[in-house]
Amino acid sequence: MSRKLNLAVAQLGPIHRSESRSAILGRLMEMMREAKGRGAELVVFPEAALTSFFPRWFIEDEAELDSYYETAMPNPSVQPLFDLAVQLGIGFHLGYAELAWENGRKRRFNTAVLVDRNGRVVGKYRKIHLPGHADYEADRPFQNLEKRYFEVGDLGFPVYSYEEWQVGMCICNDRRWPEAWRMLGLNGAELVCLGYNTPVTDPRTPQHSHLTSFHHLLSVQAGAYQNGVWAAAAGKAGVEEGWPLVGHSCIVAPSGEVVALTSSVEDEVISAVCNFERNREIREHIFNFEKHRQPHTYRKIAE
Ligand SMILES: CSCC[C@@H](NC(N)=O)C(=O)O
Repeated sequence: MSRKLNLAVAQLGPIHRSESRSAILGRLMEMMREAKGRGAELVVFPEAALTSFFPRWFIEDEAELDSYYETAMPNPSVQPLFDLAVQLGIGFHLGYAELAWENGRKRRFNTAVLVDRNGRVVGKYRKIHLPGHADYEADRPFQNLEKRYFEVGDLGFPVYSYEEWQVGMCICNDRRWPEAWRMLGLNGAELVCLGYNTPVTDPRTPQHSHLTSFHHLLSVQAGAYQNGVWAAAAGKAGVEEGWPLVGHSCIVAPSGEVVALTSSVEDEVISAVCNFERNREIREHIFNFEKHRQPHTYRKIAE
């Protein structure tokens, strides 16, 4: 039996603070058209794909901060992307900053949605591993205020049916954590979609700058292999507001092999035909969870 999905990843080049929402949407729509032109059935966009990566700035004005968030998905400014998806008959994954009113409380999350070919949101994930810090740190050349601007996601690591595929999501820093991948693997994911904004230099560990791309690929390849899943990783890349973000958006097979990789730090679409029979090569053998896991020895991981 052949179970194949034509999958695309749409890497974004930098988004500058002054870029209009309609210009950003136009870039996403152009890449969606290109993905469809390659025959893709699903296209994966990056984390926080609708704005510049604002956690690099300490923003004190609440109204200004709110302007980076979406209060509904879709909403009028993003609707053209949903309409195009329906017109083309292509699904997509989109990361954005979410502002939600829940029980009378304003809540902020770093969120991604999975949208089907009918333009329906069929899955939602709120980022769990938030990197950085909550307070302004004057000695940093740029801030990483995700712990200030977002709450820890409260949806766990759900897996959703996208047509016949079981799809899970994680976001950026999550990809470095084996626990995130294992939860998605245990929950039945066959494909993990993820977006990222990764500075080439972490001001606290500049000695690792030359390893940024290696650590990114190492994490995605290990996560895919150790859980026998396909992985689609879409980055925002290039020099954004003076600070370089890593590229190397990729599609990784359950064997851990990179089957598609971007070669620029600009808007770029890559694609691959993913055979979901390949998941079984891993999950029925080396990482057969039922047969080989020893959860009684893993208690500390969940403490
Ligand atoms: C270099 S500090 C870590 C930056 C983090 N970025 C995001 N967006 O989660 C990441 O893990 O890529």
